[in-house]
Amino acid sequence: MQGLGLSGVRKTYGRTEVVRGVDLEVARGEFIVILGPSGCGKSTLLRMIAGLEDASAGTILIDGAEVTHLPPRRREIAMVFQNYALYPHLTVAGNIAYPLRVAGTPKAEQQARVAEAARVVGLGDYMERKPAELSGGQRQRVAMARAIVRRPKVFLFDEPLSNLDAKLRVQMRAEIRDLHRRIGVTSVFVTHDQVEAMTLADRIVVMNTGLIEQVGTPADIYHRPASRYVASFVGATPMSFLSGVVHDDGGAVVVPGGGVIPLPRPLGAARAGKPIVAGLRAEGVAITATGAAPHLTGSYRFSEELGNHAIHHVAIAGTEVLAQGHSGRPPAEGAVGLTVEADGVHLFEVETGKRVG
Ligand SMILES: Nc1ncnc2c1ncn2[C@@H]1O[C@H](COP(=O)(O)OP(=O)(O)OP(=O)(O)O)[C@@H](O)[C@H]1O
Repeated sequence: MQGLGLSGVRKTYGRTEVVRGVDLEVARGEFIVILGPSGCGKSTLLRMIAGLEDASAGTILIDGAEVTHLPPRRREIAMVFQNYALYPHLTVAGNIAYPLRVAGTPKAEQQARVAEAARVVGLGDYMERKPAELSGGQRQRVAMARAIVRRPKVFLFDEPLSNLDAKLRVQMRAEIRDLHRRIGVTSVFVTHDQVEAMTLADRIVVMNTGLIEQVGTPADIYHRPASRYVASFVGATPMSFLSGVVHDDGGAVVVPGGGVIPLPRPLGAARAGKPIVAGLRAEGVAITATGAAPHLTGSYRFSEELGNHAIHHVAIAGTEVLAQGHSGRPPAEGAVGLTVEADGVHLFEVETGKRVG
């Protein structure tokens, strides 16, 4: 059952098209994260779903009903913003009740629904406090309770965690995920933070300059990125890209300096001798063990210590390649060999950046 449907949605400001034709089907109860860098149009898309911006073209459906031209209050959506937008003079209870008061919901029903929403987010003991007397995380929960109280068909989140410190962000991420599991409302969450996307989403929508670049589960996006753009956007450690040429037998990529990157499956004969880009994730690259023959050779630059492992930076023909290794055991200075796991190699077209194979 469809919870949200976008078809051919576009937004033009003057002569600039910032959303350039977006099609997306979201199942009822699904948690979708729209991921992309600043300026890619993700907030504009969210605001069009909310009805805060008019779509220049296309249609928007919520639970199967067209809402493209309805005002926000008739779309049965609730939005949680980055700055929470709480009323400072109202108590927690007053803030949560606000949308019901505006809608003219009877007093008794208001009280019951506010109590229920506050209970769901764990704010029952704070009902008489003002926003200034709450922590950042508690304010975020008030904003979520105020969204829940309306029993919306769709939740929209616009980078709601970006003002919180790192530890609280992790906690609120878990709370949002848990809340979604319990109330199961279709949710669209916008962020530029790939960790947020990977940990929250049922499916991630990666946006690039107003268009969807890929839609997939976090595992799809990580293990089968549709393009170099997507590959460079996800993963805590950036993917390394090496330009090379497909070996005559199609089974490897030869890179400048003579290194050879093994491939999981041979490429067709038509690719032999043609340029290609190989993408390597650090966990699939290791410093070559003493006595073994390396796939690549470069010069060691430095290591980043991450506690449970280290990331070694190695320069190969002017490109930086990252290799994962043991903590506290940096390689010796100078020339260093790298061993590449064929299964972890991604290939991309030079011109378009699209995935090969
Ligand atoms: N009212 C407006 N008038 C003109 N251009 C706008 C307007 N609102 C947004 N834009 C432009 O549209 C593009 C997309 O903006 P949008 O806010 O959707 O990006 P975003 O991906 O959400 O980025 P951020 O994470 O920085 O908010 C940007 O280039 C922005 O400058």
